[in-house]
Amino acid sequence: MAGSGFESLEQCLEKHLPLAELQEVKRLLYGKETRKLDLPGAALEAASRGDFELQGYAFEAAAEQQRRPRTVRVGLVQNRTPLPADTPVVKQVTALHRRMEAVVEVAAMCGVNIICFQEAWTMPFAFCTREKLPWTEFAESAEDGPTIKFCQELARKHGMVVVSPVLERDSDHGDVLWNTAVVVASSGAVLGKTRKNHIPRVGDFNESTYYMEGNLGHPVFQTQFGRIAVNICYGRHHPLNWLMYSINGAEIIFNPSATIGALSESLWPVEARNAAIANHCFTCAINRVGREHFPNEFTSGDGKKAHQDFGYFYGSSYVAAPDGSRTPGLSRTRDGLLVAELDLNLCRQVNDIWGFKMTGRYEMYARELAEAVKPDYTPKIVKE
Ligand SMILES: NC(=O)NCCC(=O)O
Repeated sequence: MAGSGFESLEQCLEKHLPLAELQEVKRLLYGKETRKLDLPGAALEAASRGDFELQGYAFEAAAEQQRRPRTVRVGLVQNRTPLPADTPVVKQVTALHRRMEAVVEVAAMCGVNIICFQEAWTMPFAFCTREKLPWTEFAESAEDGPTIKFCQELARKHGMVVVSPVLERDSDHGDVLWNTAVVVASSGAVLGKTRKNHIPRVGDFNESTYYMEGNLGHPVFQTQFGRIAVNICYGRHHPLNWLMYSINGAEIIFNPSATIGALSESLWPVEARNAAIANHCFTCAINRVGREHFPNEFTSGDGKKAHQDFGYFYGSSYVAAPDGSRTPGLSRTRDGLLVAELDLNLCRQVNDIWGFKMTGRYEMYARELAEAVKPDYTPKIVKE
């Protein structure tokens, strides 16, 4: 069932399993239990009035003698596009700004320090169409475009770091487009930007028609609340992409995404969670929700009949911790805000237990990879 008829795995388990079995199934599926956060009543009411789900969980770390807990609250936002895709561009962007304003207000009530929106959050995910206008009109400057200015206001108002994934137009370099995430510091200053390194060429994800593979490497941003990085959507299928953010010191890696049930839903719970385990860090997987219809039919050279929508974006945003535990996912059908309290001390604590950074043979891989990418390389296969 790849559509909207199924609310969430968690709801299904809770409905059908007796309590004792439920606890055991949750232990096996999610690892060490995350504590439910006691969120303010006013925030829950505002979320209900605004018709979005609000959930909160805390990951705990052991007490240390020499470091205080390094507690940070992150907010993950998943949403539908509120207006049809054929509404004028500025109206769509404005409606999304208003929607996020309301969600961020609730995040602030819940003490969120760092918030991240979904991939290309100011627009419908129109890359499936391969049409240029009007979709390229959603692109804007990552330094002073209307959305960045909007995020700067949010950051200043709430003292919150805002991670804003947008379609970037880079007017300093020939008006080229990029799939970018801008990190706005809690002061309101633009701390920097990072670009999507891996571009899908699968099914209707015809994104290579619009922008190139990112050229900024794997930057990590030192915020007031911890070191963060952003691995945009399809980058989550590439373990080395996660690894490089971790090597540069990321403690939290956000994965703002746009992906559909028929393609990736069974991979979704595995990939970001595995990255958290393998890299001793927290990962935050965010997916959009719902079905988006486009004015003209399109095909993607895969034998499917011409169609006007992508399929179903299944939401299910979640946070995973370095010890392999994870929060339940947000709903598959509703807009939502997931608040997670992280103690960043857990990253080093798990590193000390499992020691993947210590046992990783990076020098050997670097040497072998450097050989493998040479045009005259022959795979090392031992034959009889
Ligand atoms: N937005 C995007 O890169 N989607 C590709 C499909 C996927 O990675 O699941």
